[in-house]
Amino acid sequence: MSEQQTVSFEKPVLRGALQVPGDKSISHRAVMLGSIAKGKTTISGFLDGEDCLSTIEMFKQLGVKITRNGTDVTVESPGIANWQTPTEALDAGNSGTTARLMLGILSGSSVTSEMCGDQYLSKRPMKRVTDPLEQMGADITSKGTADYLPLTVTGKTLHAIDYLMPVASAQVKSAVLLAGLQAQGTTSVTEIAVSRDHTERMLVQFGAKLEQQDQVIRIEGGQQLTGTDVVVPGDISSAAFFMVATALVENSDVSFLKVGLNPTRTGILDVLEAMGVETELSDEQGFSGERYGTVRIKHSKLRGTEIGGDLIPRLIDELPVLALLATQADGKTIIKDAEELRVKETDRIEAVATELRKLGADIETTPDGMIINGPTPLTGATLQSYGDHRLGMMAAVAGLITSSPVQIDNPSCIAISYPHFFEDLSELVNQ
Ligand SMILES: O=C(O)C1=C[C@@H](OP(=O)(O)O)[C@@H](O)[C@H](O)C1
Ligand SMILES: C=C(OP(=O)(O)O)C(=O)O
Repeated sequence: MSEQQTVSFEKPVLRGALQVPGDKSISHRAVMLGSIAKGKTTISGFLDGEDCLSTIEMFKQLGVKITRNGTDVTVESPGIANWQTPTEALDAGNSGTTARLMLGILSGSSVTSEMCGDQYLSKRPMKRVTDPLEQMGADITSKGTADYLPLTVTGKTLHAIDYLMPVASAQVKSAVLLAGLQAQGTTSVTEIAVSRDHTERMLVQFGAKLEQQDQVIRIEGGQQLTGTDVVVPGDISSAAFFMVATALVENSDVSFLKVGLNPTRTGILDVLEAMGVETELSDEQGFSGERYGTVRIKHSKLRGTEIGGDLIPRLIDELPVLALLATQADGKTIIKDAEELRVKETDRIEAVATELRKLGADIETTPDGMIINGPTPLTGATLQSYGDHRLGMMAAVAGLITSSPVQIDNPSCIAISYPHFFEDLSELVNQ
């Protein structure tokens, strides 16, 4: 792909049906739990995005046999107790999920390994996971600043802790639970707000026992996982870009097939409804402990809304594109309690506001969110991706409603979570 991408369609309309690629969070976890387990795990619908490929590469270096044929993956593992010490640093690339969950897993393993990441990941905080892991007895050292990659983990015998999470983060929760799986005693994690629960659901699929009560999750250490079959539903965070595009563009009507409907991830549907978007759910089914179904979205007249509180962890990655949607809504949209956006691939509060203002949006930043006044007509401009896939896709969706073309600088990062994004966009627009 070139280093600049133009988004320009003559009177676009989005119609038809789309099956978005596999869920990124579930794809990572399927490879991780399949590698911790002894035996064979098959994964279908795996996301072949760069982040999940980084996870696969790490486990290959640890001696796990992993074969991939497109979106079908087979993991054959000797079990975590028999992993081999890698000869080179494990590279998490751009993926925060890979880095943070792996720190938890490696802490209780029997190997020593260094972990690094790309220029963006190397600036993202790791102390939120190394703190509780060190309380469990983990040995994590750094040559530079303790809060950042690269870090070296020397596997140790861990002991259980009761951990009250200071942030609503599924990555922190999962790192502690996965370390707890290997620790002596029963580890508990208490959440301040419910974050995505794919780790908990998948641990049960792999044969682990977990207790859950209100916002407390308990896991007993020393449980053995057994390989299983995982079917990965479509990623609602990827579908979100085309859901918003459909809502924005006149006469559009798109059905999203087999999209994940785990209630800890469906905050976007609640917000679309609150903003006046026609949404319809059908064909709901369950597999591997996860729910999925068809979501139909139609272009609608939009009104501003407030997005905050417990809703934030249920749509954290959708906020950049929801901010774009809000520029076309009648009245004020307030996004609050979303300070976590500042520690993603880039500071998504500043980046979203800076880029949308280039198009003519009326948007103000706050320490924990944004205030957007709409509707404002948008004109074309050259937008930066900041190496952040979600910013790149937000820019592309904006290009559907601007009066002149949008150019995206450095669009290749979109392959981190959505490798065929532009093909799917062209297909939907040309139906
Ligand atoms: O656990 C996961 O798979 C993820 C958790 C979220 O991050 P935090 O745990 O930092 O909120 C989310 O932003 C990320 O895209 C994926
Ligand atoms: C924040 C994201 O992912 P990660 O933390 O895994 O890099 C994302 O996909 O938007």
